[in-house]
Formats: sequence, C-alpha cells, structure tokens
Amino acid sequence: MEKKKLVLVGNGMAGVRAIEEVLNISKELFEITIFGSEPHPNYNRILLSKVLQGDTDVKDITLNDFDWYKENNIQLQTKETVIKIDSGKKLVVTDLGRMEPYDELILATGSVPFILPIPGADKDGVTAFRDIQDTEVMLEASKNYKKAAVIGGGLLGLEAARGLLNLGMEVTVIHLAPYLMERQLDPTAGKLLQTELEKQGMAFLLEKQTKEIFGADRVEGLRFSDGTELEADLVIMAVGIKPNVEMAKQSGITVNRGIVVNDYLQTNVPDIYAVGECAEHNGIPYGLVAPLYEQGKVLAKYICGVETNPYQGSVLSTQLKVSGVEVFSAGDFMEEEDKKAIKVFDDQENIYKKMVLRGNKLVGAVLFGDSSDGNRLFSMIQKQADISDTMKVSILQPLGQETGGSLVAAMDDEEIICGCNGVSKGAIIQAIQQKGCSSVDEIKACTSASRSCGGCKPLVAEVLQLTLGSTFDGSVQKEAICTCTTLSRDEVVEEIRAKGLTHIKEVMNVLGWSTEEGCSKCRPALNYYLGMVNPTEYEDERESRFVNERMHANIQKDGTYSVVPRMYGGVTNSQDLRRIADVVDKFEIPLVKLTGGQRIDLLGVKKEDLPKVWKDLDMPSGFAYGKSLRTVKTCVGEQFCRFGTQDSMGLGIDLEKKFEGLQTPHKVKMAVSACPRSCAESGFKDIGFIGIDGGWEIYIGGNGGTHVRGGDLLYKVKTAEEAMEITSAYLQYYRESANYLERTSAWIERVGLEHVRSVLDDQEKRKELSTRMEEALSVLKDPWKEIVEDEKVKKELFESLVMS
Ligand SMILES: Cc1cc2nc3c(=O)[nH]c(=O)nc-3n(C[C@H](O)[C@H](O)[C@H](O)COP(=O)(O)OP(=O)(O)OC[C@H]3O[C@@H](n4cnc5c(N)ncnc54)[C@H](O)[C@@H]3O)c2cc1C
Ligand SMILES: NC(=O)c1ccc[n+]([C@@H]2O[C@H](COP(=O)([O-])OP(=O)(O)OC[C@H]3O[C@@H](n4cnc5c(N)ncnc54)[C@H](O)[C@@H]3O)[C@@H](O)[C@H]2O)c1
Ligand code: SF4
Ligand code: FES
Repeated sequence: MEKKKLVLVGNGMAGVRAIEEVLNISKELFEITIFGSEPHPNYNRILLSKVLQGDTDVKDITLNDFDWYKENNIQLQTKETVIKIDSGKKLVVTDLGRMEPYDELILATGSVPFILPIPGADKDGVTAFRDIQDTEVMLEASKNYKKAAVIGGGLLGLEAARGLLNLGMEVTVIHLAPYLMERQLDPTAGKLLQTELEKQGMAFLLEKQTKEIFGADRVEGLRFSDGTELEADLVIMAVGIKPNVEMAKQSGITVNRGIVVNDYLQTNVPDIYAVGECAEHNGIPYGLVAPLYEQGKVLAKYICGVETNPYQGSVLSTQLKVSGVEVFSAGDFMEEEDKKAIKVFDDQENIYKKMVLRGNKLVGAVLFGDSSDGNRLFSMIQKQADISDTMKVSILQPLGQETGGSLVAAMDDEEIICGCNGVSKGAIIQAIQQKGCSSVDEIKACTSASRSCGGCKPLVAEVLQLTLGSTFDGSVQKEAICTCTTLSRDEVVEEIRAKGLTHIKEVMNVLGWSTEEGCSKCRPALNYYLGMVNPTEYEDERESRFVNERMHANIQKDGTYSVVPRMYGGVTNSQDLRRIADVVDKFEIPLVKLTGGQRIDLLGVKKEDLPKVWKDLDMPSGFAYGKSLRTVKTCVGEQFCRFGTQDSMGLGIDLEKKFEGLQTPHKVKMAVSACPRSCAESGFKDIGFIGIDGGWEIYIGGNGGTHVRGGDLLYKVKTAEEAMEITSAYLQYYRESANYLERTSAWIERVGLEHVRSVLDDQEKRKELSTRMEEALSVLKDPWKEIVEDEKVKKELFESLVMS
C-alpha cells in the first residue's frame, strides 16, 4: 500500500506527541514531514523554567533528538516556517520557497507570547519567556545586569522570577491583579504564595499597570499608570499567550481565538487538523500539556482510522515549578452561588486546603503548602465523584494513615499519577509487571509518566517500590549529581577514590560524562570532591569555582566587592581597627558594616583595589565568600560576664584558628556561649557550644537562615580539648559524606542524628576522621596573602577589564 503524506507544521510538544501516537499505532501508514521554525529538534518547553532555575541544562531537555527523526523516516525541516496553505492544491508553502504536498495536514503552531502594546516594548533588554532563545537571552543578561522586572504574576512570570533570583538578579514582579496567580488561585492562596516568595527574595508590585518602558537603547525602567517608576535593566513579559493562528487564518481556515476544531480535531477544511495550544475546542484554547496530549491521542487514532472516543475537553490542574513552594490548583476553584467551599487552614504550618463542591460533586481544589493530595483530588474532580457529607472534610485530611503513611498505596489503580501525561497508577503497575520496568526511567520510556514537568517522579518511584518490594533497586532512583552524568555523588566519590582520579577533566573522561566541559553544577562539585579525597595532592581549579570564591570576595549588586577580614571569635584590637580605618580612608570605601558574625565588612571595594586592600589590611581572609568555615561567634563568657561558666572566647578563637580556610560542602558557622542563656545563638549554628557547669554541650545541624532549624544536642563533654576533638571528627565526617552545597542542617535531616552519633561513638572511626582532618588542614594557606604575592594571578583576575 502506498503511504499517504502527512505533514506537521510546528515541531513542538503537542504536534510531535501526536506524531509519536501515530507511530505507536503504525509506522507504515504515513510518509511524514515536519516543519519547525526553531533550529532545535523537539524539546521539552516546560523545562525551560528548570533551565533558568539552574536545575538542568538546555542540552538535556531534548525530547526527540535528530536521530529519532531519522530512525522513524521523518523528514525534519528546522528553521523553516510554513507561511501559507494552499488547500485547493493540498500543499504548504514555506519561507524558503519550498512547496510540500500533503494528504493530511496537522497544524500545531502553538502560541505566541502576548507582548503589551506599550511604548518601549521593543527596547533591548525586553523579552518574552517562551523558547530556548528567550532563555538564553535571560541567562546572558543576568551576567551583566542586576535589576530584573517581570511583568505578570502568573505561572510563567513566577517561574521566570525564581530563575532570575537564582541567577543572582534582584527581581520585582509587577502584577495587574490584587493577588498572584489569580487564574489558578483564590485570594488566600495567592497571598500565602506571595509571602512565601517574598521570603525567597522576590519583590512584588500588585495592582500595577505598566504604561511605558523607558531607556535610551536598552531598557532602564518601567513607568506605571499611577506615575510611579521602577528601575530595571531586564524586563520579562509574562502576561499570557495567544494561539498562533495568523498563517491558518490567512489560508482560509476558520479561526476564533484559536483554530476552531471539532471533537476529532478537524478544522473546517477537509484533511486539515489542529492540535495543541493553537487549537480551540468548544471555545477553549488550552495552555497546558495534559489536554494537548489528550487531543493528540484522539487525533492520531482518527487519522490512522482507529476507532476512538471523541475529544470532549479537559479539566485542568496546575502546579507551580518553584522549589520550596507547593501550590496546586484544579478545576473550578472559586466558590460562587451554586458552589460551596470546604477549607482547612493550618496557620502554624502555613498549609491551606480548599475543595469546591457543586452539590455533592467535587469540582475544584486549591492546595498551598502541602500538595501531596493534588493527584487524588484531581482524579475525583475528573470523575465528578459524588461524595457523602461524612467524606467531605476527611477528604482534606492526609490520606494513607491506614497504609503506613503511603499516599500511593492508598490510591486506587485508576487514579492518575502523572497529570501531564494522564498515566494512572494501574498503568504503571502494568508496565512493571508485564513489561518488566524496574526504574523511573524505564517507566518513563514505557508509559511517558514523568516525561514532561517531572513533578510526578517521586510518586512513580513509590509505585515501583510498592510493586517490586525488596527487589526494587533503590539505587536506580539515585540522584545524579547533574545532568552531565547518571552517577550519584556517592558513586562519583567512590570512583575518584577507587580509580585514583586527580583532575576534573579526568573524572569526566573516565566516568563517561555526556559533556566535554561539564556544567555549572558538576564542575564546582567535582572540584570540591577531588580536594576532599586528595587534600595534599589536588590542585584547586579556580575556574571551576563560583565567582565569589574565585575572587575571594563577595560581589555586590553594583559590581563592587565586599571584604571581610578574619576576626577570631569576634575579638579585635586597636591595631587592627586602626589599619581597617586607614584602608577605608585610603581606598574611599563607602560603607563599613558590622556583620551578624561579629566582624567588620568593608563594602563597595573596587575589583582592581582588592589585592591592595588585602595587602594594607594585612589580616587573614575571613572567607565570607567561601564554602568553608565562616565565623565563630562568641559571647564574652566567664572573663567578664557574671553568668559565664566557661571561657567562650578562648574556645571560639581556638576553633576559628584551627579550622579557618577549611573547604566544606557548604558554609559552616559556629558559635560559643558560656552559659545556657546562649547569647551567641549557639542553638542555630552548624556547630554550637554552650557552657554548662563542668563542661560544654555541643549542638549540631542548627540553621538560622531561610530554613530555620534548632541544633540537636550531640554530646556533653567536660573539656575544651574534647570539644575540639569532636568538632574535628564531626566536620570531617560532614566533609566526607555530604553532597556539595548541602548545609549541615539538611545533611543531618537526611542521614539522621543517630547515624552521626554512631559514627562518632566509634573511637576508632573518630580517630581516623581526626587524622584525615589534620591532613586537610595541613595544606591550607591564606588566599589573600597568596594573591598579593602572585603578580600573574593579580593581573589576570583583578586588572582585566572583563568581568570574570
Ligand atoms: C517556560 C514554560 C514553562 C511551562 N511549564 C508548563 C508546565 O509546567 N506544565 C504544563 O502543562 N505546561 C507548561 N508550559 C506550557 C507548555 O509548554 C505548552 O502548553 C506546550 O509547549 C504547547 O505545545 P504546542 O506544541 O502546542 O506548542 P509549542 O510547544 O509552542 O510548539 C509550537 C512550535 O511550532 C513552531 N511553529 C509555529 N508556527 C510555525 C510555522 N508556521 N511553521 C513552522 N513552525 C512553526 C514554533 O516555533 C514552535 O516550535 C510551559 C511553557 C513555558 C514557556
Ligand atoms: N507550571 C505550569 O504549569 C506553567 C508554567 C509556566 C507557563 N505555563 C503556561 O504558559 C502559559 C503562559 O503563562 P502566563 O503565566 O504568561 O499566563 P497566564 O495567563 O496564566 O498569566 C498571566 C498573568 O499576567 C497577569 N497580567 C496580565 N496583564 C498584565 C499586565 N499588564 N501587567 C501585569 N500583569 C498582567 C495576569 O493577571 C495573569 O495572572 C500559560 O498557558 C501557562 O499555563 C504553565
Ligand atoms: S551566654 Fe551566658 S555567659 Fe555568655 S554573655 Fe550570655 S549570659 Fe553571659
Ligand atoms: S505530572 Fe508532569 S510529568 Fe508527570
């Protein structure tokens, strides 16, 4: 049988998924040609948010690479835009002048970002957030500019804002409505979300209408309708999208907001179909992948001549992809005359749950703070589940108590695990039992679950665990250190030790990295692991360090640096203070500030002045920029305070002198207080000491930052020497077993206090740890002094005009 010609316009998520569905049915029916305006093969647009947030890389979001097209005999024309359809002659015309005949034509042209029609919207530094190119523009801009304004506090705007914060920018979100994500949330959840994001460092201007973007060539700021202004050197427009229909419209296809389609995705023109964000079904153009994939399934069956149910529209559910925030919304989430809400608000835990009922039917839900019940509620909404009065409130209680806390165990087989791809628990179990899948990646390949936003991965892993029991190889679920490798941190460290690897490049080569140069996640991590394993031999790779560590000073908003000299135990003297004062005058340092760690911060130092400032100060670096020991805060203790029972300053100074400059997975802060009043805040440090009658209490895993955590009491010891010895072993164990960039507070939560105690209780192990610590300490040098004495480094790093 001669194959029919199937042409797809739009190489995006919905169109190519429809083609995959066609190929699943038969590879013999069609000769397929795909046109795509972008230069890339089919990629996961959803993960652009994760690329911007630094969780993955552009090269790792490809869904189907160029080989896939070849293997399936698909003609792919990238960087080629279809500009016209001649439905009479049944061909499409491209911007390169090609005329491609079709028997069946699918339009999947997606959406275009809505750009506010205001003066200045075309200035340099104003961008949408839709594709790889936009993402690259933002990544690049963040290297040279500092102030970002995101217009639009919807899903896209907030995910972009989080990404820009991660890139070190100052971010203000400008939103039209009185609360965030008003299209997905009610005012309570919207306000809770705002508070949480403010804690993360985002600023908000609500109920603001942008009137103008001003600046010379590049944007310099925004002007609002109330006359106020905001400075900005990067502006992201995230105010919604509109279906990309222009070409279809001009070719005579019926278009409303989107390309109008019926229940089989047919347009008004025979043999022309539309799918994805460009299509409008029953008056709705959808903007999330789940409905688009449902459409693709129906369309594929229809054009392959396989019997199918009609597409009847979709109920939507959304989840915000911002780490540290759980927000879920589904269905009809606002209460009205005929819809009543049941709400639970845990003010202490900041958890808000709401379900909306029409009569006894669940029609919508909003969850904030804990979205683990999202899938279950979404399944009930989809099924229009009829619920009795007694069930109403219990639905908002955590499920799974009777199944040992496992939410997944308590789910029915037909309940959806992967919302994006509509994959049920039963379908995953079937893939495990009948197709032999035994890892999340295999489930992804078999069922598509976790292939889109990836948010369902933990649930997929739980289904695997429940189904395979003890035969489930948990290590397959290990977290790779980055997307350049499938190896976890423990595997990489083990290989470094076993194979005696000594260079970053060598690790990448020998362990089969997928990239030649690695990425911003793995390079600093490998640099740390290599140094930790081979302290005396490894030569630190400056280029693999984050900018502050490379420059040995903290870069500030305006491109100047801050300099914090070491002040052991927060104790200083007149000579040091005099020298600091002289340096401040000589280099015209604009701000001198006392830090929370009891030292002096010189802010606003010019890059080229750094080595001269360090030379004149003649004090050791305080490592305020480093993944290393920061400060040892002390109270005045027994020498001066009438409550003091111990020499807190003495122990603090000894600790700081011993461990200064030590490289650790993340920063480490210590504090020593001489009595339980704990004036030095010892309970909120990575290691804290509290003087008691006859000795010291040692607390570990405390944190006073974004995730506040009180320290756990590790030991009570009698002498300062014992305290030093335990600190040494404890810190070394943290160095050897934590993930790079894992604070002690997170590490303790992960490995458990009992585990750490059991390691340190073992005298043999403790001794070995202390010995390895001594080895690590034996090679430390003061970096400021080294640079001051090294003309070459001084020139390269501090006298070049280009910012490194
Ligand atoms: C940053 C970001 C995060 C997102 N996060 C989520 C999420 O978490 N969950 C979710 O469900 N959805 C999310 N979305 C939305 C989701 O990505 C879209 O719904 C989905 O990509 C739409 O698929 P599509 O194929 O219809 O359009 P697209 O993926 O946009 O594909 C259309 C393609 O067609 C090409 N094209 C257009 N016209 C022509 C022409 N005439 N000739 C040739 N080629 C043409 C375009 O260049 C484009 O490559 C997100 C979107 C963005 C931008
Ligand atoms: N996690 C996810 O599911 C996810 C993530 C990103 C994007 N997306 C999808 O991508 C598409 C685009 O997202 P979006 O957030 O741009 O669309 P959206 O329509 O959901 O939100 C746009 C927001 O911009 C606000 N807005 C409109 N005009 C404004 C103005 N002049 N000034 C300030 N604010 C204004 C609106 O009030 C609205 O809340 C949507 O379809 C969305 O569903 C989804
Ligand atoms: S912690 Fe105790 S000893 Fe130290 S300053 Fe406070 S009250 Fe005095
Ligand atoms: S829920 Fe998005 S990939 Fe499964």
